[in-house]
Amino acid sequence: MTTRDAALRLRGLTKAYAGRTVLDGLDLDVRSGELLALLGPNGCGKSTTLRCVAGLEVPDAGSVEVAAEQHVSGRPVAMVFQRVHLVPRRSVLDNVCAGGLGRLGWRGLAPALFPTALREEAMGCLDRVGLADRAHDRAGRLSGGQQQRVAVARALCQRAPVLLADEPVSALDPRAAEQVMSLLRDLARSEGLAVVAVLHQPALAARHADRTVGLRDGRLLLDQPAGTVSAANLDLLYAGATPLEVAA
Ligand SMILES: Nc1ncnc2c1ncn2[C@@H]1O[C@H](COP(=O)(O)OP(=O)(O)OP(=O)(O)O)[C@@H](O)[C@H]1O
Repeated sequence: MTTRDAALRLRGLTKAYAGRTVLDGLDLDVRSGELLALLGPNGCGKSTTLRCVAGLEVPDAGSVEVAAEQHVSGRPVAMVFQRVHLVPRRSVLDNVCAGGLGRLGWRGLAPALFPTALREEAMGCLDRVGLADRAHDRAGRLSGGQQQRVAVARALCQRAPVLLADEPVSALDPRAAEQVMSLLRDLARSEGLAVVAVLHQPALAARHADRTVGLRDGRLLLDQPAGTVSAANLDLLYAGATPLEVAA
């Protein structure tokens, strides 16, 4: 990939907390249509990376570039989390509509006033995640896996070209986890999204991602096509005996 293809481009991303370096000059390109799995041991800087990309943290140095800066406010990046943060008493459709409000610049609009066009778009997003038939149920009535798919639909409604998923399947049972990962891969391809998913399950990364990137101590130690990462390399990533060769 040339850097010109990248939908998301990180250069020299550096972040420290209280003098302790968490990200140490991270360079990373993610292209449209690609699902990248970000792996690494606890505390290696995965969430900090996503938070810097989303603008939730300010890096000490380095840059984050996102192609297609078409958003009204903020960086054109959508994010889903392990905890889905839906409003359980509101309908599934209202929760998805909420994803469009920032883009439209209508923060604070009462759900009853969601414009028809936004409702129609939200229905389309729900259809993409296979939950159009649950649009009028309360969000809190859905299973954990279904709620995560609603959170993905809400992210789609933001129309961001980059989707960040921080441990999106850690709270899900194995079948729901497979469904959500399969959904993320399909959306990357069909919608041309650049998707970065933080995972603690290398096997899920191997099955669903296009590329696996391993972080250790805030540095890139592994960058390979998913499915080609050997057990020995994973052992080294998590045990950290020797720096791995960056293969991509
Ligand atoms: N706001 C903060 N203030 C101080 N330290 C922080 C802050 N956010 C993260 N850290 C520290 O930075 C390091 C990296 O945290 P981060 O959450 O990025 O790791 P991670 O790779 O996502 O870990 P995990 O797999 O456990 O979720 C950790 O040592 C963490 O305690």
